[in-house]
Amino acid sequence: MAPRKRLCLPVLLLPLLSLLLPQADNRSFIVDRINDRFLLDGAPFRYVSGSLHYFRVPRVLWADRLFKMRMSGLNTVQFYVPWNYHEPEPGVYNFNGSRDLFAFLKEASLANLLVILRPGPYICAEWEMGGLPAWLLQKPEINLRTSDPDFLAAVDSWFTVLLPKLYPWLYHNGGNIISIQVENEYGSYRACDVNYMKHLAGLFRALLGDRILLFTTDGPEGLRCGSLQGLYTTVDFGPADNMTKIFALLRNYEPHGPLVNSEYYTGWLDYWGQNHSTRSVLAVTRGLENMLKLGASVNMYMFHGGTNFGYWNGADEKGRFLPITTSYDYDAPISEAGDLTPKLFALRNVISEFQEIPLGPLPPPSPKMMLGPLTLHLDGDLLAFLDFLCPQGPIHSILPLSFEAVKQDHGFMLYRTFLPHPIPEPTQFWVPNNGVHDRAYVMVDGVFHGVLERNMKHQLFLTGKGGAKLDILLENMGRLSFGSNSSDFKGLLEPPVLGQMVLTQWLMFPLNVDKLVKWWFPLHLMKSTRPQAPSGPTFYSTTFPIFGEGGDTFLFLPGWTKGQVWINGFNLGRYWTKRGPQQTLYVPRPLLFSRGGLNKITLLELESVPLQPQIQFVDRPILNSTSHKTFVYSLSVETSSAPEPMELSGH
Ligand SMILES: CCCC/N=C1\SC[C@@H]2[C@H](O)[C@H](O)[C@@H](O)CN12
Repeated sequence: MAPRKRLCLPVLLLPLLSLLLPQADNRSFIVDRINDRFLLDGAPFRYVSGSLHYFRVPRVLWADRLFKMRMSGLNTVQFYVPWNYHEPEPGVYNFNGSRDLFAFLKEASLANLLVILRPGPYICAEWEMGGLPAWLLQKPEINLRTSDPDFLAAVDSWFTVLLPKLYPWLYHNGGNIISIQVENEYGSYRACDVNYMKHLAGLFRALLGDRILLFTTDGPEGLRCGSLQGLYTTVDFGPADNMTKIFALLRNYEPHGPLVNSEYYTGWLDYWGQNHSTRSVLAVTRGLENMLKLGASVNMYMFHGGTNFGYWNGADEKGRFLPITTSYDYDAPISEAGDLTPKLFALRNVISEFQEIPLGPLPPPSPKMMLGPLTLHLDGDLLAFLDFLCPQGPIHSILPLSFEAVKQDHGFMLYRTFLPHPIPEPTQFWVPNNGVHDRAYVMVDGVFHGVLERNMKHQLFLTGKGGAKLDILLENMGRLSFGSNSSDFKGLLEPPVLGQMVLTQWLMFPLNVDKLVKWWFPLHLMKSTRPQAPSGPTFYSTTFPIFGEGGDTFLFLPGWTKGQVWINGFNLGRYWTKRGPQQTLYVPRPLLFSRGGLNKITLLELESVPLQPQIQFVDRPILNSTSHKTFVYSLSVETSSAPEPMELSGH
């Protein structure tokens, strides 16, 4: 038998040492229903929290944003976990790079922020399909956000992966997560399926244990269906709402325990084609002060909004389909570019009346860069790159297939058929049942004939020779994230009609535009000899050096119409200059090569380009300009301060 090891002294001291350190078993975050408050490690605690979505901020900027939140006086950060961001295909998981949720939890901990986590499965958030993965719709009859067995099977599979990974991060286990939300404003959803909510609550308890505080959040009108016995009920409302009335309503569900507003709106979201939303500093600060006076715990939604990069924006349905803009600035206390706003300083002053805030200087705005104008060269029309965009070739079907049917989640798909006979006279072309989801760019033998748009533009008049190629580039503008009573399928959902003829025999080309653009290989060397399309879906690009350190900047596309932008292969998001109100796209400095490094910008313009295909980088955002105004900056390059924009009519 091996000789017994003599225990050296330090090991004998461990029990004593363990009394000195905050141990998992001494850590607790609970509801004190006697004194209507939270207790953190047994001491009264009120959270003053802010929402920041890691999925809307490049990872390299997380620490900066979280530090600014802490210095603003917040003690907690609240964020969602978008299921579709982490499970791109069934059973395939991605927690890497800017999707490394656990690195974000670590950054929050380093910033001395506690965490309120909202993993859904549905999160709304103006995010594509409210965070639900589009591949769920490959079962077209699936009944989302209900106890539909197909939906629950996918939810169980996802949460069985995610929730155990969160277990060590729970506050009482030594982590920083103090509470976890179940679903999201379920009371606002048509289903009101209590078995679904009970299933989720049971799953969360089974995988997270019985100590973590689980809660629900609903607007005042949603509390009945959104709340559930055993889950702490919270509410959301903004500065214009009647706090007294809403908190009184909340007391019907939580007679005791702290009052909680889980989403106090500091601003609001923007839709393409609608006016930019703002909320006044006075109203927002007054509302916060009134809640803090009541002893309520509050989360400000958003404290930093960030950006809907790529194709990640969601959409609402308010009479018509309304896609969310690329900017999620939200008129939040920390701007999209990470700068502190007057609203932040005002809120910080309010918070300082109720609890200690960190002392020390607040960071100045980040350096901003102006550059340009830069002239882009024509790489070629999109059709010229079809073989590269869809190397696997088309899918053939008598009737057009949806994006979901061909497993294309985002972006673009080309639908092709051939004119069955000559169309010498302009002939009506349309898609029944508003079946364009969401925008269709129509070409005949490569010549652009115009656009059809969901709810907005229902017909074109076409001519063409018999056998001519009829190409329809279909753009998915982001799936409904709120207000949808049915699944938001994308693509040509009905066969188009030309005159009296229903068009059949379709070729579907799912397009991987991002893969093509990411090739550093100059696109213009790949274009075919085909005649260049004077308008319609067309690639433009250029390269440009940045001398010196560079800075954050805002891409301004005066005269361009609508499209997608990539910088150094990163999908910056959608632009829609013609519709507004967003006229610039935020370009974080870390995306750019400075000190003489060569950068590449690529545009896929979907409709028409200005006479001079130029773009500029300006030093401030333009988020509130509708299409009838065009701001023209003097053509200065990297000046220290931008001249006042001249407002020109026209365009
Ligand atoms: C009247 C509002 C109903 C929709 N709820 C909204 S719009 C902005 C915010 C975010 O979407 C958030 O994700 C929702 O929980 C609440 N909310």
